[in-house]
Amino acid sequence: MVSRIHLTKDERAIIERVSQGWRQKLDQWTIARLALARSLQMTEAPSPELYPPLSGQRGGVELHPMQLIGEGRANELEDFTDLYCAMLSIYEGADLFEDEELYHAALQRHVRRGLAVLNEEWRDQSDLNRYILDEILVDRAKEADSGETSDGLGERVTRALGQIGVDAKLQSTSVGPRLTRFSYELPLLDDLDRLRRGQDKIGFALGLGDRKIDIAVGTSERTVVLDVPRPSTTWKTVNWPDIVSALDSPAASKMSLPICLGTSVLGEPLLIDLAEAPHLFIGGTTGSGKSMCLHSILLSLNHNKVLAPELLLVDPKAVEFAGYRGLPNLMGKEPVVTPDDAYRALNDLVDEMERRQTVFKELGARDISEALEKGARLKRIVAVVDELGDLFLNRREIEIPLIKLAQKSRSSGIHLVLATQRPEAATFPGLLRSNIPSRIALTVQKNAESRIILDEGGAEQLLGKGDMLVKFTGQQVVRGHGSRVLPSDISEILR
Ligand SMILES: Nc1ncnc2c1ncn2[C@@H]1O[C@H](COP(=O)(O)OP(=O)(O)OP(=O)(O)O)[C@@H](O)[C@H]1O
Repeated sequence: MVSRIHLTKDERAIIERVSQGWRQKLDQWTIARLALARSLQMTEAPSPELYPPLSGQRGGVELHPMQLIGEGRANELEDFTDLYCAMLSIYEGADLFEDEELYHAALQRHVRRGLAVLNEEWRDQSDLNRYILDEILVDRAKEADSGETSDGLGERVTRALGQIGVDAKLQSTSVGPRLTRFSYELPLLDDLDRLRRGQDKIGFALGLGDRKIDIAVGTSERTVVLDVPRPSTTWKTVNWPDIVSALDSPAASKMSLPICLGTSVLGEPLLIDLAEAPHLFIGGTTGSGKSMCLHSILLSLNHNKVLAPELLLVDPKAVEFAGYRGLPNLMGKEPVVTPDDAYRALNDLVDEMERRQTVFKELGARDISEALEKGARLKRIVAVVDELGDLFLNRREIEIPLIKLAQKSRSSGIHLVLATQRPEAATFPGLLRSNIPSRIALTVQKNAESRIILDEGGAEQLLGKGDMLVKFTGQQVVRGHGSRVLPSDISEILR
């Protein structure tokens, strides 16, 4: 007898959420098949620990493999069992043709993992065709070999430069995850003006559409650096496991709260010290990769279990931080989800800040670093607030504890990370702005929104999906690519 694919109540809810988001009505089989395709597209098998065998689930779903992959259909052409069994055998490194039960368990694991990923990736505003194109049909082989995709691009850039009258000599090419950097020597000083004036024409010659080339003056004589965005099919995704080791590097060991946001445009880890920031404001339109950015911050803060700060998580959507329930350093053991609770929790942090100032005075310490050296048993605290705009709409007074914390909590080791998809003057009012000098802008819709976040434009031209501009206190804005965090990366830190 063919066993069923069992899904939990939560997974049923994912199917329902996702099926409602698509314009055309899709049945649960189609969504489960998309989930299966998404999981099979990943390079590693889903772990049996994360997706243990399930039998009938209360409130869950039972899928029959016949409807999922045509298993057992009378018409052979509609039965894909052998194909799936072969693929799963390769994934699992076992001959699943020998054991139907193991085969169905593997099928179940893939559908379940695929649903978890789909849940993360699916936005209610997403377009089905776009989603399938970008996430399911994307050519990973091409993506992995981004070096090859730059072949010919240098020649085309040089030709375009010639067409605007700049006879530049290509000196070097570096391929980053999404952009290729070309360094040129300009024989004539006037070429620099010609190049700047012709910036849009070069983009036009290369067929970049609304993606923009960045031009910067290089560090050696008469050199300029051109960052040319490549088509998304050639991007190399920055996955969290690829960059996590940066948190064990000598540079990170000198930081009190090291955070790896992703990579620079050339693929080097992008590290910042939140303790130096000392607070962060993150803005970006929906789907720009803001949540992924927050997850990279939270995973970074929890990377070293001994040094991990205490965390206050405010999550008005009540889904984004659910995966952190049960973290030992999570204040209140649960993310805070209502505006009233958020207001209370932030006021408690203000009290804690004041209590710490008294402790420092007694110890003769100026700040938390000195107090720790003098033996105080204190931990740094990081409050991460998602959807700040929603909180302000529901409970405007929340601004008061936030401003107090932003103004005074640096020395007491309490740091704020505030995120919003509505970067507006009302969401980032003057007193918060002046006390939160470190900012991250993901893609925004308008130049004015970029200015609210960074005090300068540019974020409206980012490429989406974690492409970011980072302005770290007192430094120049740098561009980076955020890392992609999967639910399994989050569950890993709870182990
Ligand atoms: N760094 C990244 N690398 C690759 N893909 C990414 C990255 N960041 C985001 N994405 C893609 O974009 C989708 C949306 O990302 P995310 O959920 O972080 O957006 P968001 O800005 O938080 O949106 P919302 O405000 O609607 O929650 C992800 O599901 C993923 O497919």
